[in-house]
Amino acid sequence: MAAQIFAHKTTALTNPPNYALTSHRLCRTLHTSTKQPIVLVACGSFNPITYHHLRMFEIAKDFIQQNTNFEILGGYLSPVSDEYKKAGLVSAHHRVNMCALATEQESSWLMVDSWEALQTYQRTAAVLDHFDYEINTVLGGVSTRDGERDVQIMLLAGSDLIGTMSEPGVWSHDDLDHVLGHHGTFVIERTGAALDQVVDSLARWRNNIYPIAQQVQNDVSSTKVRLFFRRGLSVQYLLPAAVIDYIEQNNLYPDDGPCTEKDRGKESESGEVDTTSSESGRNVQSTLGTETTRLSN
Ligand SMILES: Nc1ncnc2c1ncn2[C@@H]1O[C@H](COP(=O)(O)OP(=O)(O)OP(=O)(O)O)[C@@H](O)[C@H]1O
Ligand SMILES: O=C(O)c1ccc[n+]([C@@H]2O[C@H](COP(=O)([O-])O)[C@@H](O)[C@H]2O)c1
Repeated sequence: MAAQIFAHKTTALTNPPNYALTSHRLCRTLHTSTKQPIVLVACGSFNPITYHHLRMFEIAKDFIQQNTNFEILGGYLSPVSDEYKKAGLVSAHHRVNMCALATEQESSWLMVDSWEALQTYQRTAAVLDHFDYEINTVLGGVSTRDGERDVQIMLLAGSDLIGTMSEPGVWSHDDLDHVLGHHGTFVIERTGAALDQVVDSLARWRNNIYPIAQQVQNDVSSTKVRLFFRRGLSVQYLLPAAVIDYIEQNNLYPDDGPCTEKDRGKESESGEVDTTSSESGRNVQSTLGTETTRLSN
């Protein structure tokens, strides 16, 4: 099937060939008619997906149920396109497969969407509009006892990602206005990116930004997981077993063998891991040798 192009909201959206939204776990009926229906979308590399990526949705779900008038109809992971060209990014096809294994085996309500992954780079504003189009225009929104209603598409992100919204030159002002003003976001606290600071600098959209403090601090990152694979260290319990098997079968993050001082310099240059000191850093004793490697986010 040829790529489809259709105009919508902020941008013209293009579907990859044979694309269809995964919706088998999307709730199509609103249980409480007084609540505002929402779908959560997490954008990122997922290189690879970790348990904490899944846990972000559970943290948000608890917060939403206890503090808001929203009703969650579904949650999606949207891996970024290969064109994002971040250091060490394995192919989108593999990152989508890993997210699918993780969501299918570990969750009863999360799904992965390949629209963003399997085409040219798409800004987050366009990704959220794509979900809006698929869920509200193609599927017709959600059924309520008073008829169909539109679903609000909301971004779920860590405070490091939302922090980049205040950095000059990273996001366009129009996109920020669209993502934060129109869609809205839940922000999960991440070690090293203080929630207060992140939200204060986006004060004009404060009403649509929901900061969520972590009750259990967890600073796992995909970078650390990749480094562990490359050093031949155990990654058990940091990510689902099925994802670990998939990575090993496809040799996605090859073991470099014992690491020398020279190699550690190269890792730092490639952006794969920051080996400099930081407040959030931790000393990890390598089981491959006697060296102590300092890891940070
Ligand atoms: N430990 C964590 N705490 C809070 N948010 C997190 C955490 N890990 C990932 N996230 C969030 O998950 C989303 C997707 O993250 P991403 O795939 O970039 O993972 P990452 O661990 O930051 O990756 P990398 O280490 O490759 O930069 C982002 O919004 C990010 O902020
Ligand atoms: O839309 C934008 O302008 C924009 C600017 C910066 C980052 N993003 C998105 O934020 C995500 C960052 O992922 P990562 O792995 O680099 O933390 C990824 O999905 C990017 O497409 C999006």
